[in-house]
Amino acid sequence: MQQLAIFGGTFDPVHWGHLLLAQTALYQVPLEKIIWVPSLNPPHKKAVSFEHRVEMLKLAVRENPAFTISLIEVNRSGNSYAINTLIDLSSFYPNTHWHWIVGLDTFQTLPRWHRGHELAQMCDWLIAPRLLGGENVTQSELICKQVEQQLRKQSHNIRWQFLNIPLVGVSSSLIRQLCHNDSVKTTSDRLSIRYLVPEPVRSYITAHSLYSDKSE
Ligand SMILES: Nc1ncnc2c1ncn2[C@@H]1O[C@H](COP(=O)(O)OP(=O)(O)OP(=O)(O)O)[C@@H](O)[C@H]1O
Ligand SMILES: O=C(O)c1ccc[n+]([C@@H]2O[C@H](COP(=O)([O-])O)[C@@H](O)[C@H]2O)c1
Repeated sequence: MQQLAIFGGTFDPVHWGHLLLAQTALYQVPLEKIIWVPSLNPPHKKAVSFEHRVEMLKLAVRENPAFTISLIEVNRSGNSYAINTLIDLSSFYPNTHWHWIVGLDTFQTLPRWHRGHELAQMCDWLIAPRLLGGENVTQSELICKQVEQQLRKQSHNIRWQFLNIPLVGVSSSLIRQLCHNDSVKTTSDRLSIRYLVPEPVRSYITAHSLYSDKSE
């Protein structure tokens, strides 16, 4: 049975934190492939167009043969729910043991996802530490155990593990904020995000004036 992971996200834009997380999961589990799934209509976020986010994702993952992008969410209308993504991908990849990659902030919300209790036991959860409010690794594990207990109350078992990965403070919101600041200073090149995103992604953001008041 092949071992595959889904890495879902808004990726607005993709950054080095995402890439480090995916690469760590690939080697630690180990996995054969990571399927990056950009959310078409994230139920809880506003984002730049799906096309821009996909183009940036393509630029970011193109050099890694174990990374692939799935546009599976384009086939559904309405909110993009994770459970539908897993069900749909399962028909493309039969005979697969599924994993789902998430940051701690996202994992914490799992019990509130659409049919989250069902989804929780359909795959193994690979969790990256992420600072939510200054807690340490032990407290992070406690947060995961609380999620596990919430699900168990309704007789749902969940398999999860923490990825051994350094804390990375980069977020898409930080990138968007820095780009906005650059545009206010009328800097045409988005230099403040250099080394926070892959260089081709930075060039793409500059070329399309994304995340500024003048964005397309
Ligand atoms: N630096 C990071 N460390 C650990 N997990 C991360 C990191 N950045 C993103 N993730 C995880 O990657 C997944 C996709 O994240 P997403 O595309 O929403 O990026 P984000 O940086 O969290 O965006 P935003 O700042 O807009 O909320 C989520 O599960 C999120 O928790
Ligand atoms: O299905 C849901 O109800 C749901 C609610 C919130 C987040 N998610 C999933 O969480 C992942 C990260 O989402 P985001 O939008 O925070 O980048 C992505 O795979 C989403 O499908 C899923």
